[in-house]
Amino acid sequence: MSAEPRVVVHPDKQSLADAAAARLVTAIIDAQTRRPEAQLALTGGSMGSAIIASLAKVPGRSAVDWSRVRVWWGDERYLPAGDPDRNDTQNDEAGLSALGLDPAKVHRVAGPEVSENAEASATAYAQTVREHGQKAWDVVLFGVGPDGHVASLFPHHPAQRISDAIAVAVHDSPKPPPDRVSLTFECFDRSHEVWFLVAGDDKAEAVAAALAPGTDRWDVPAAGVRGTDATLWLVDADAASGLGSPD
Ligand SMILES: O=C(O)[C@H](O)[C@@H](O)[C@H](O)[C@H](O)COP(=O)(O)O
Repeated sequence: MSAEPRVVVHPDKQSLADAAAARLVTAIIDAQTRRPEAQLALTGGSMGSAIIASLAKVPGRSAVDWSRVRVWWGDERYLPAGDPDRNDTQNDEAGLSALGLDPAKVHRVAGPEVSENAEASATAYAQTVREHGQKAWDVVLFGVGPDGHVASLFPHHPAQRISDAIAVAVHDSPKPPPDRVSLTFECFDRSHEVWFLVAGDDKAEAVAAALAPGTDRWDVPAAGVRGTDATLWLVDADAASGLGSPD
């Protein structure tokens, strides 16, 4: 069962990041009343870091037991640890490391200094998910590209079609760098809540396409992921400009 998408429009990118961060604090607190650990999958891109920077300012964040939050990445660039172009490096710089997480519960995708190739890195990450990911993500965060990609699942890219796998190596990514590791649609489908964080008029077409009835995820990957409990499109006014007015 998947939850119908719900759109929440915010005035601008900063209010989107701030409101989404407050919403995330509440979601984590709620998840921790249901399970020992909250399972959170982060995203790269500007919104992925913007929400983390805002998290550090949420007054209620101290109500979260951060030692019981397990953090993953929906995708990662296949680059050495600490590389400035890695999603986790950018998220760290945005404030992730200051939240009080247990480093042993922050699962970073292995880079070339550890795994011989992206395939081996994807296999290792999938194994870690099996060991510690429980059965479902409480919240998966996605940025959305102008082409409608999410994580490192791009339009018409064969990586979309990998099934029976939790993570996949992605090569020839249209968004640099070319080599990445991404969780799969099959893995993302095990999410209680899926949140798309989208700002900017350059995303308006992708947002409208992803929300249009009948859009195939092969063409617009963002159309292909829904949470079992909630599917939220948290957007700013510019990114929503391609949507009709709410009836
Ligand atoms: O590794 C990546 O590049 C990201 O995971 C990617 O999926 C990103 O979230 C989108 O490209 C949106 O990025 P922006 O929010 O910066 O537009």
